[in-house]
Amino acid sequence: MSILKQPLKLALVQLATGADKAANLARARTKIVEAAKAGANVVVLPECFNSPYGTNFFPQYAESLTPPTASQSFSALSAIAKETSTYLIGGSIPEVDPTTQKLYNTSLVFSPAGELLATHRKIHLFDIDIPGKIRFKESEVLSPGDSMTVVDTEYGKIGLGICYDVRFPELAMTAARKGCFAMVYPGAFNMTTGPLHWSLLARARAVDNQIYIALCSPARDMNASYHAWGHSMVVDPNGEVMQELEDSEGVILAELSDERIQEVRKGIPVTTQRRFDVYKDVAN
Ligand SMILES: NC(=O)CCC(=O)C(=O)O
Repeated sequence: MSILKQPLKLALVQLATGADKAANLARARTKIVEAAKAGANVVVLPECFNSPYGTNFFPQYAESLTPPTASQSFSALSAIAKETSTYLIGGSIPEVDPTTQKLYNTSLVFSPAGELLATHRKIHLFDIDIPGKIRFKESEVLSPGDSMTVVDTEYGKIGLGICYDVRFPELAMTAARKGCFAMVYPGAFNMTTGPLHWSLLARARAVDNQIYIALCSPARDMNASYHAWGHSMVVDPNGEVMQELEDSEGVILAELSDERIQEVRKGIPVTTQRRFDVYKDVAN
């Protein structure tokens, strides 16, 4: 059964971000225009593209998505999507709920007409502690989202996660079972877990579900407090890396097609061989 209605060009923008929010937004626009000129239909930005990545920065950079104090980044992304006639998966931004004052790590998705299609609040917060390597506790300031996000487009359905969400196979599996042709994760792994797990997780989610997987990181900035791994990549439904960047700013494009999904699913038909009668807990 076809799940990708027509071929599409997916672009990932591995953005060099800094402390100046207006400059980050302007730089994002330049790169999205570049991607659109290269033929991109869907463009992805990195996690926390409008602010430095760090719990001390989130409260200061957080924006409300609720009128009348609608966010600067919301307006900018909507305008860029419209200007470039692209679906724009706007990485993520620190969001504040003005009613509860709770903070979230939130992705906004816009249509080519500039309309908001979806918001995804990071579900699994990045709380890790590897002695001598890295300690990071998003939960010190952020609250988790509590719903999964599937975006309906003219091409088909795209599932959305943010960074650490990629470690939870249930999310991608559920999205694939809802008919998504791809999972897209704006993300910012680091110099410890990046080399270990970034590519492995992307390829695993692809092979598990025989869908496309895209991970989009900020460029690495060794002057920042958090050193992003970079290596934005698109992986095909067979787990093969189609495009990958190194650590510097750049844009990659990959052509996605239903033919490739069907070819992989026909060759190794795990999508029809599942034994939910045996693992009933998962089926439920
Ligand atoms: N921003 C994040 O969620 C980072 C996740 C990460 O680095 C990991 O290893 O997982």
